Amino acid sequence: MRVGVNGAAGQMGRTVCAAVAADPDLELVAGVDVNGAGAVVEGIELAPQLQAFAEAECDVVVDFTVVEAARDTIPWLGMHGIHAVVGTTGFTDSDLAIYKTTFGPTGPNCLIAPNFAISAVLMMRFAEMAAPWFDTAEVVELHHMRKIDAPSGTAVKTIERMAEARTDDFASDPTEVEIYPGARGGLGPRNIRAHAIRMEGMVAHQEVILGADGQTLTIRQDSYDRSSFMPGVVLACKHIAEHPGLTLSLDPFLT
Ligand SMILES: NC(=O)C1=CN([C@@H]2O[C@H](COP(=O)(O)OP(=O)(O)OC[C@H]3O[C@@H](n4cnc5c(N)ncnc54)[C@H](OP(=O)(O)O)[C@@H]3O)[C@@H](O)[C@H]2O)C=CC1
Ligand SMILES: O=C(O)C1=N[C@H](C(=O)O)C[C@H](O)C1
Repeated sequence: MRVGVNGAAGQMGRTVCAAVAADPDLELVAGVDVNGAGAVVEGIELAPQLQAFAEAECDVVVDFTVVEAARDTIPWLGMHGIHAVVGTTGFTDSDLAIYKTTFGPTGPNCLIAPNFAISAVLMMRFAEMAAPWFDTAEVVELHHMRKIDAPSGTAVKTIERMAEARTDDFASDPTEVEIYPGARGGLGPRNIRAHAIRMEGMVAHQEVILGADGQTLTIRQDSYDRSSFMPGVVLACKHIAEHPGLTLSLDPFLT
């Protein structure tokens, strides 16, 4: 597979370039970054425009940028017959509805996964399994200081999956009072609250805490290094052609 990377000068983009370059079955052929043009990453001179992906005849482009940029990139890739593997977070339901029509059964294909780490994929599965069995649930996500979106894409996806696994809401107390506004976190579906912590020294971490009478369950996942996401990204690049249309998590790639 001929692979291009969008956001190639970023923290994730550089790590992806190195992982692709190191894999004998993948070939890094293009890198694009809005302000990084001219920089050389893994022997590739970065370009400022998406057109570089078409010129390099990419089979797949990996996108780790910002959601405003990815909103332009994803349809562009679809129109140019290039598979998309997207790690960027922050998409709305209406974005995803549009991509469902862009990426149909005849290809190219698109994967948008909020987290490529196997520990996070399993954490989401376990949280979904546990959700019907407890009375209360909250999600705490902890990230590095440069993270823009809150709560994280992983937290949003986890909460959506937990909410879908239940037939009723988790318990809540309508009489509670916030002394500091926001102290109780953001309110997601089925009364699941999300708490976003931004902390020097951290990379990407999440706890799902569930409670019932006399017991709690804590499911915790930690990415200590961006290398944790690379096996998932490489796997997705190799197998994206086998997953028609739009896929919204790495789960189907792991079976
Ligand atoms: N799915 C997953 O497993 C993971 C997802 N993420 C997500 O990936 C995204 C990127 O994270 P991270 O690498 O830490 O962020 P960075 O800010 O380090 O990297 C983003 C890069 O994209 C560049 N960029 C911005 N706009 C454009 C554009 N229009 N075209 C091309 N490049 C552009 C930025 O340039 P400049 O800085 O000059 O603006 C920057 O170099 C975030 O949404 C994050 O949530 C992160 C880790 C794992
Ligand atoms: O910005 C990050 O760093 C991360 N973003 C993703 C998210 O929003 O969930 C995945 C991981 O948490 C790292």
